[in-house]
Amino acid sequence: SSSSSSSSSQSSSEESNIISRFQQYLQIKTDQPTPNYTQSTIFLTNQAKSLSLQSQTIEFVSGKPLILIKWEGTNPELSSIMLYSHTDVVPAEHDKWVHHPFEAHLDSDGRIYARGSQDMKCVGLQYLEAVRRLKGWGFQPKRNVYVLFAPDEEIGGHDGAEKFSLSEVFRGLNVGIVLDEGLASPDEHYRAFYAERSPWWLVIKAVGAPGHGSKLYDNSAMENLLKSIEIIRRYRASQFDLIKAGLKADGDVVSINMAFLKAGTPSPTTGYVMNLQPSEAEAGFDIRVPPTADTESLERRIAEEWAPSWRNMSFRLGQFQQKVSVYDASGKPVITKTDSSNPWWALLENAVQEAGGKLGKPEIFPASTDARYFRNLGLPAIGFSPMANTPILLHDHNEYLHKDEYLKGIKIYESIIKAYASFDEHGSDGRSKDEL
Ligand SMILES: CSCC[C@H](NC=O)C(=O)O
Ligand SMILES: [Zn+2]
Ligand SMILES: [Zn+2]
Repeated sequence: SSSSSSSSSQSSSEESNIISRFQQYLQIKTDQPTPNYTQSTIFLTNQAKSLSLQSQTIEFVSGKPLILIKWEGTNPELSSIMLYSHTDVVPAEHDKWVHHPFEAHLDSDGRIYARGSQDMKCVGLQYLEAVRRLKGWGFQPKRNVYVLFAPDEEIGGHDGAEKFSLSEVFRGLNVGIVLDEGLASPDEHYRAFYAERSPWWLVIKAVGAPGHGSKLYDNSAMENLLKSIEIIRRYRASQFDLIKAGLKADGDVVSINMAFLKAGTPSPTTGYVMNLQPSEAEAGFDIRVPPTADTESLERRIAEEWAPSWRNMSFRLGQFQQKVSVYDASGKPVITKTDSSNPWWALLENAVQEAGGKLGKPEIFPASTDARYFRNLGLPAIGFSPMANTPILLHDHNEYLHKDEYLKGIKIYESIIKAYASFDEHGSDGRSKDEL
């Protein structure tokens, strides 16, 4: 591995305690659709106790707990820091993994295999480990620091981050900046995200005259649907080519991938009737739209090229059937500034650098995170998961994180939390806003 060994300031027994706490968290089966939140809540509450920090369990929907841990600042009138992570993970197909996804096996190379090792139990515990070390050194935050663990991100976050972001409790925290998840980076640069794409779910449906399986004729439902699929695939290729040519990043193009195909006349004996051309055919697509995209022209493209009524097609389009999107009330994309108007961005960049990390150019997150609920309130939110030199394996088989990357990430968070919690725009930390 290209990871360096951890510094001598950390004893090897301390290191193995840190890794074993990470493994314990990974071993809790919080996979959707039936996450064991009882166990994760007990675990996290105990972590808070071991840090001598107050924790609070909040349920907007019974059985869907958020755990809010508070590290009190010396100047609590300043806005607070919110260190966010979600406790649930996506399901895993156990038999397709080299190690069981909830065993958190540490292999001889130092890789920790587990569902959630990248997305995003790593980040949640790295926050706590960073707090543990800062506390151990006697560091005192000026700002209140909140570490929040929320349920159900993987299914939309409606009963977790969304309700929390709209709650009185949240308002009372006077949050100034939210950190949420990012992505692993195969090279040495960490990645940071200032916005995210909007999920659109598109279902297109074709109808056409049914007929004998042997007959060649125009306008069957299958033919109509396939024409659309060909056109959609050409568009997909044109977007993908921009990435392949290095002209655009993942989050800057419109992605479109087929999620399902549905057609045919079922038969109890052969599965489907083979000599009948069906009268209906449907396909579903996951589309992700960058905040800067011209959404009207995309909608026109769908209506005129992908599902034109003259080809006997219709479509249904839902922005992931959710109220909160990546647009504000006036339709403008909600993004976090990366210029000098947002001191938190520069603070993060400097802090990563000071801890010996390299940060790539700010990016648009290609999928969705709960950060959108906080951005929607006008708050800055940065997507960041300190995993460099690591293949992107979230939602994949054999998701893993190397233990040295995990340990390095803790140091990165120590640096960030220290900088964030000390930041006082009125300059009492010695820095003026201009310097940032
Ligand atoms: C929009 S709710 C679903 C959120 C999910 N987030 C991570 O994978 C995603 O599909 O992007
Ligand atoms: Zn995630
Ligand atoms: Zn995920």
